[in-house]
Amino acid sequence: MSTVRLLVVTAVQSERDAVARGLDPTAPALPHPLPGHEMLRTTGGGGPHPLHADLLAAGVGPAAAAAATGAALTAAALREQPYDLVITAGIAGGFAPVAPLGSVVVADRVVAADLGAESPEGFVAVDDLGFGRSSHPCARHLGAAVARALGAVHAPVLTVSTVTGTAERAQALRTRYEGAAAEAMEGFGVAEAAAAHGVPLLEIRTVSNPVGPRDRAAWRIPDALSTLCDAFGVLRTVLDRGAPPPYS
Ligand SMILES: O=C(O)c1cccc(C(=O)CC[C@H]2O[C@@H](n3cnc4c(=O)[nH]cnc43)[C@H](O)[C@@H]2O)c1
Repeated sequence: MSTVRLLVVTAVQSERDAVARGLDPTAPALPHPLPGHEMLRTTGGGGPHPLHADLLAAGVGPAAAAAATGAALTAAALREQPYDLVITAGIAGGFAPVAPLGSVVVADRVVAADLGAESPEGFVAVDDLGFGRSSHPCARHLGAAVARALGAVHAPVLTVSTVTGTAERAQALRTRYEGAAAEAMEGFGVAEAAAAHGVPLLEIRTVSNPVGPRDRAAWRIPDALSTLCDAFGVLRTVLDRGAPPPYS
């Protein structure tokens, strides 16, 4: 029997608490120390692979997400109990018609959609400028299995530092990243930290609003949080019944 060590990074506490309820509705998630951050741990038996899940509300945006994820991964490495999987999770904007309100998206890759330079010819991604990278792949086999179990869209998820608020920008992103399903604000930051530690990555998002003209009345945040909770219940079953780590 091998323990599965999971790190789930959300932006805010309401997302983290939805994940905790989904992973184990019966056991309370308890504080687990991480300097500078508030992290909870939920441990569960039940299946063939006991689960230790650390749940981190890292703050909004890629920088906060990268800093907190890096801290958690380093602390685990120093304890000689590295994570088997990092999941960036939460609510997101969905690109119509790929990901309508209420849908679940499992990323096949995580793309930094506004990291680069503007030019008269258009946007130039940071890797095309000759620095670093602008996308990370997600764990392919596990991602496909989770998407199948969830009936989710399995497609790229964009990371942005500014929430899209116009039809023009939504269309520009659709054109630049064909097939993109959703945008959120943390995935690429989490992915950079996970890649630095060589830990496989998933991104799971539930759609709370359409990507497009800003319309606060159209957000369905409680529904998206409830869907996020259900999605982590399904994820738990996939991890319990599937092959043990290492994940690919
Ligand atoms: O003020 C607005 O117009 C607005 C519209 C949508 C979302 C926000 C947020 O502040 C939420 C940011 C938070 O939630 C994730 N999220 C949810 N929807 C989106 C989106 O359409 N684009 C980008 N991020 C979104 C994000 O990961 C943050 O954690 C404000």
